[in-house]
Amino acid sequence: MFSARTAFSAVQRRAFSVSAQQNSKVTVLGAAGGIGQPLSLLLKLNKRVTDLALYDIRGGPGVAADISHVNTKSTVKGYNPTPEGLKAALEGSEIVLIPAGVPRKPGMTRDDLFNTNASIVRDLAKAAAEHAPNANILIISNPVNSTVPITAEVFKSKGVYNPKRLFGVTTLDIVRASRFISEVKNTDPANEEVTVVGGHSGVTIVPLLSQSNHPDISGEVRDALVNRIQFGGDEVVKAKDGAGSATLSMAFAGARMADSLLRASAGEKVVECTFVDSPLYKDQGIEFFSSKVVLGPEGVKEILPVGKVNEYEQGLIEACLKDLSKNIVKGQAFVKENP
Ligand SMILES: NC(=O)C1=CN([C@@H]2O[C@H](COP(=O)(O)OP(=O)(O)OC[C@H]3O[C@@H](n4cnc5c(N)ncnc54)[C@H](O)[C@@H]3O)[C@@H](O)[C@H]2O)C=CC1
Ligand SMILES: O=C([O-])CC(=O)C(=O)O
Repeated sequence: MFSARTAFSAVQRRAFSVSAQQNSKVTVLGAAGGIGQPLSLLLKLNKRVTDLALYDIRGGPGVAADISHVNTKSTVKGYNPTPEGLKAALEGSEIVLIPAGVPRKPGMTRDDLFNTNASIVRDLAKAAAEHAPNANILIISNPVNSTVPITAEVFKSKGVYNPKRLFGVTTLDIVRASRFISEVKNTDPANEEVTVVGGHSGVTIVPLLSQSNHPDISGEVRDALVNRIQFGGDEVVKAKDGAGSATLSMAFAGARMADSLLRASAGEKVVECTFVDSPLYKDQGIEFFSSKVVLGPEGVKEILPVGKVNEYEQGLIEACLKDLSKNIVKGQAFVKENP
């Protein structure tokens, strides 16, 4: 029987080395940044990607020239930071990854990035809605809890919103949870899967350890592990000491999410946790939520329920929903006030 666990370990086994015949243009907006560069490199190694389009407000053509020398079959093109360049980067794209925007410095929350990143994402979403309305749009720029609703509002305003094709990339939370639980249990992370639901910041990140291979984790060990998964991003921000946030692990996570969508588009059944327009908590006014999602050629094929949780996790979900609701409404209001 198919399970998320099978899908996750399959992703790790295949590690972007599939020999499928698939023609897919993939675009990275923000390609010259800390995430954009290693993400673009990993996409160059993915045999399902045939055309890689790299766009940034500075440095896109340089990064593209560099990566284009890697001897894999795909073509790589860098685009100038002009409306024409952005249009050409987007046209015909199957997947658009957006890591454009500023990262955190120590002492900042992801929400502190809103003032700068909201308009960057809004403007790139406008271009994507015009030139790649049918692409899968993968939002990496923070705060994801708000930038995804921003993108949805922009697509709605252009009359091209398809909720099945918009994804907030929360894969790094899944990657971290698998790694951190393996450190606690001294196991191989390739065999560890932890479902992480909710959103992508602090208490909105809700790991469901009761659904992992180690439902017995409890007490202080559980509290410390949950806290580390929720605040893993802060660990990196602190260690980088003013030079930004996670870039390399994020590139790995973003490349995995793109690969999952490409495999799904070729007919494989793949499950990833991702932040999508979701019915799960709509009755409480929460329009977007990350949970396990079955991916397909149409993008979102099926949103799986959160499943059985214990009392402790129910408390985490309640705390998550409170913050998440504010973050979502803030993003939606931004587009209404600043179209
Ligand atoms: N979803 C997630 O799990 C994660 C999200 N992030 C977020 O990703 C974003 C990027 O982080 P980094 O790559 O470290 O930052 P960075 O500053 O190194 O790179 C950002 C890039 O975006 C470009 N850019 C800015 N405005 C643009 C525009 N209008 N069009 C095209 N490109 C534009 C910049 O020129 C720069 O090259 C941040 O908002 C960060 O918080 C970071 C880690 C994990
Ligand atoms: O912590 C940050 O600001 C970047 C991020 O989203 C993460 O690493 O999860």
